[in-house]
Amino acid sequence: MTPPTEESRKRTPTDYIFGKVLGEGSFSTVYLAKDVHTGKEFAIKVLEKSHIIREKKTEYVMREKEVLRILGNSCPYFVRLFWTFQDRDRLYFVLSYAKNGDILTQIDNRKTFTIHCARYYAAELLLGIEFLHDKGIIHRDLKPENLLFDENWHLLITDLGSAKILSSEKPEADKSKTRRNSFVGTAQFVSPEMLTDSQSSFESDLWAFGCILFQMVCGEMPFRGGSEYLVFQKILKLEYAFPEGFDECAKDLVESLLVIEPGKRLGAADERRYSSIRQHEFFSGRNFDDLGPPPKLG
Ligand SMILES: O=C(O)[C@@H]1CCC(=O)N(CCc2ccc(Cl)cc2)[C@H]1c1ccccc1Cl
Repeated sequence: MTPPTEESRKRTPTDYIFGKVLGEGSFSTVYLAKDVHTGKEFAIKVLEKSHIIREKKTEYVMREKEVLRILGNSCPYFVRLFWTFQDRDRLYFVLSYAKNGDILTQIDNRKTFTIHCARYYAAELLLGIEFLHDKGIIHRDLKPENLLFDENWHLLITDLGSAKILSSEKPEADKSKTRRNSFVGTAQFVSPEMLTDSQSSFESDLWAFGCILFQMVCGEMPFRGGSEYLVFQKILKLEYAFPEGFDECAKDLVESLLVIEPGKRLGAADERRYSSIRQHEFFSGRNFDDLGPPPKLG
C-alpha cells in the first residue's frame, strides 16, 4: 500500500485555518481558509447536515459534488473542487478561492466596466457554457453573482448546486419530457420555459446568458420588478427595454437570445456549440481560441 501523497491524503477541518466568511447561501456558508501545511488559500463551502436533511436537499448536494467531479480541472472557467470531507455535523467542499470577487461588483462600477470588458467576459462566459453543455450539464442558475474572477482576472463560474446532468443514454428524451422539477433559478434570470412547464434545457442557460450580457452592457437587469411575481410576468411577456445608448451590436445579440421559444434562441440549432453566437457581429474580431489578456479592471 503506497503511502498517500499530500494531494490524495484525506483532509479534515484541522488541516485548515478558517478565516472570514466569503458568502452565505441558503444551505451553505463559504469561508476563506488557509491550508496549514501549504499556506495555500481556499474557499471552503460548509453545509450543515441537519439543515440539508430538514430541507430535503441531499440530492442537490450530491449532484453538486458529481458535477464538480465531472468538471475536474478540465476547464479553466470553472471553480475547481479539490477535496471534500465531513465530520459528524457538516459537509466540507474545498474549492478554488476567487480572490478578485464577483463580476456583479465590477459591472456596478460603470466607469471601469466598459463595452470591451462586456465583450471579453461574455466571450469567456460563452466558452464556459459551451464546455458545460458539451458535458451534458445545464447550470440553471447563471447570474453575475455566480461569475467570479481568479487571481489573473479570468472568469470562474461557480455554484453548480442547481445544475442538471442530462443523462447521457437519453439526452433527447430528457429535453422533450416535461418533468415537474421543483427547481427554479433566480427570478431575474429564469427562462420562460422554467416558469411555464418547469422544463429546463441547455437553452435555459442561453436565456440567462442574454440577461447577463444585457446587464454587463448597461449595468441593469432586463427584467426587474418589485416582487418575483412581477418579474415573472415581465419575463413571460418579454417585457423589457434597452436604455438610451445601448451598444447596437450587443442589442441585436441580446434580442436573438431573449426569445420565448427555446428552440428559436440563437445557438439552439447549432451543429457545433455555439458557432452562431461566436459569429455574431458583437464578437467580430474575437479569436475564441485565444481571447488574449483580460482588460484592466478594479
Ligand atoms: O459523495 C461523497 O464523496 C461522500 C460519500 C460518503 C458520504 O457519506 N458523503 C456524505 C453524504 C451526505 C450527504 C448529505 C448529508 Cl445531509 C449527509 C451525508 C459524501 C460527501 C462527503 C463529504 C462532502 C460531500 C459529500 Cl456528498
